[in-house]
Amino acid sequence: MTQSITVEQSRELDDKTINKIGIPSMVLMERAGLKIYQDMLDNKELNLDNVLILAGTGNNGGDGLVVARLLETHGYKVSILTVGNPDHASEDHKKQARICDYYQIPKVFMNANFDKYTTLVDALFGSGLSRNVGGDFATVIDNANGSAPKIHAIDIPSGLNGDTGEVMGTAIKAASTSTIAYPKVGMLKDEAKPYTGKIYVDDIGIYRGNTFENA
Ligand SMILES: NC(=O)C1=CN([C@@H]2O[C@H](COP(=O)(O)OP(=O)(O)OC[C@H]3O[C@@H](n4cnc5c(N)ncnc54)[C@H](O)[C@@H]3O)[C@@H](O)[C@H]2O)[C@@H](O)CC1
Ligand SMILES: [K+]
Repeated sequence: MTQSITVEQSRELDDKTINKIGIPSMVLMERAGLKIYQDMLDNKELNLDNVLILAGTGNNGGDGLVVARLLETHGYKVSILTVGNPDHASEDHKKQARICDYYQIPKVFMNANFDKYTTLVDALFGSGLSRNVGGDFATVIDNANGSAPKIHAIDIPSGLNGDTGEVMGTAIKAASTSTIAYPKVGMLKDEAKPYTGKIYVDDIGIYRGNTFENA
């Protein structure tokens, strides 16, 4: 059976890796982005000719911005739609956004037509999702699900409850998901399958404790 962890365990392992062991969070984000990019290349069902990154303003969005930069520097066409207030973005997200600005990766806005892209990357929410999805986030998720391109999700399909597999208002229906360190328990439930699609599990150097209570 695949080992899975709760969202809280995932956040505890991230915290221990960064704050106790001392691996910088930007290093983990870089490793996450590189693995996710490689998963996307491996998934031959994804057409990477014209990719749109749907980025929230947290670290899940930061992972998405790393993927944007890697696509850009390897010659793929890529654009970014940031949802939420960039002034309130996490520190690592802001650093990644500055790097994307250096590379002049095009930005698009809420009126973007998703049908003109070949793949969407869902980097709206990961382990930070804490309430039902509404507003612009729900609009973007529903537009993404209703559009032609396949969706590759980062860590957890946005809007899916990582512990229960329930939909919190609305949720991304991904063709594939790159989950960080371990799948989250809710993602392995039968009802979550239409949302996660094929799951890639990415080892990025997060602490792998055997007994989580001692982690
Ligand atoms: N620093 C770390 O520990 C690492 C984090 N990683 C990535 O970072 C993710 C977690 O990042 P964050 O903790 O920044 O959280 P998220 O990026 O998942 O969420 C961002 C923020 O959205 C807000 N939010 C929650 N529910 C909402 C809702 N329904 N509507 C609107 N806003 C809502 C919350 O304030 C939350 O902090 C992981 O899933 C993973 O993708 C990876 O880069 C690996 C290392
Ligand atoms: K996501």
